[in-house]
Amino acid sequence: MNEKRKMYRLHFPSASLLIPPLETALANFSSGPEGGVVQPLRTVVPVEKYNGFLGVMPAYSAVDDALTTKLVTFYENMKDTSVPSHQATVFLFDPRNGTLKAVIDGTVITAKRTAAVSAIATKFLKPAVADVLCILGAGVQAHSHYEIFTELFSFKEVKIWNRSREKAETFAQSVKGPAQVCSSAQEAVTGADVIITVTMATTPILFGSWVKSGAHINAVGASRPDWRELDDDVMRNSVLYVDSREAALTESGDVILSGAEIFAELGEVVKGTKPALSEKTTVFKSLGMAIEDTVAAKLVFDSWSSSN
Ligand SMILES: NC(=O)C1=CN([C@@H]2O[C@H](COP(=O)(O)OP(=O)(O)OC[C@H]3O[C@@H](n4cnc5c(N)ncnc54)[C@H](O)[C@@H]3O)[C@@H](O)[C@H]2O)C=CC1
Ligand SMILES: O=C([O-])C1=[NH+]CCC1
Repeated sequence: MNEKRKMYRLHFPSASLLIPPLETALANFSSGPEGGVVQPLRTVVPVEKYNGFLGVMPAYSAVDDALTTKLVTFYENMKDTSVPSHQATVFLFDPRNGTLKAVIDGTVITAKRTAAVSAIATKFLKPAVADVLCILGAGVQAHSHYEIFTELFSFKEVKIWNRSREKAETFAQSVKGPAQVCSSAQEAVTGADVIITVTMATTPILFGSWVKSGAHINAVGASRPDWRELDDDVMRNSVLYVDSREAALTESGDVILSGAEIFAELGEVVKGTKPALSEKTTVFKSLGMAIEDTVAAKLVFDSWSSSN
């Protein structure tokens, strides 16, 4: 095991540890200035020549007294598959004087905190009976979502589809639990109670006509204003929850291009100021928030410092 993996196994053994601090952070974020979260919209620099993007994601949490910025790059259609499509680093500062305290690998943090936030949305929004989980995509986020979803919920069946079947089969062989590889996205989605879309698709891969009434969808990919994972049908005929209204209306092609109306931020549901309409078909559109990286980096740093 390499040093990085060892360090994460020790100080970040399970993404579910993140659930309580992330719920607090989501609620604080959705409380406006009194929540003590300062998080400007992320800056994204396109690197057109190489189909890449650099995201800059700063945040301060007064409750945690934690100040971070994450730098994340994400690249489409990479030819070199030895390099991950998403790479990130989190810088943790001492908020009292601005001193840099730690530079933390942000790739594992991004994978685990994103999956933990989807798990929070699912806890509130999944139908009362949720036996079948469907994952569209078989990359890094598919793995982190599989891990936490099978730890926290009791699905009887997990169906997986990927654009290349080979990758879906490698995924199914590598996870510690059942995963049924499907030949088409439609086959994977049919009958699913909870659906996770974690692809690099830029046009829809999930269509409303396939979705079981009352299902819950975590839409995690398509973080550019002209990228889609979900079609207009599913966007317009579901109750739409987002992590950040401001980000969704600026960055999410699924939200902007469908014209779907946002019902609530997830933090408002956590706080109890907006209802979780779990009997309806629901979509949680996740774009990823800097404050999620802040609480995850703090958790890793505090664990590491207390053991040194
Ligand atoms: N909401 C959030 O907080 C975050 C969202 N993401 C997004 O989640 C998605 C997955 O990220 P990773 O798992 O790290 O990426 P990855 O590169 O590890 O996996 C992407 C998967 O999508 C598939 N894929 C690629 N192009 C496709 C296409 N055109 N149509 C269908 N499938 C395609 C690949 O075969 C692969 O299985 C990305 O869109 C990423 O930007 C990533 C980090 C945080
Ligand atoms: O939150 C995040 O780190 C990202 N969201 C989309 C790409 C990376």
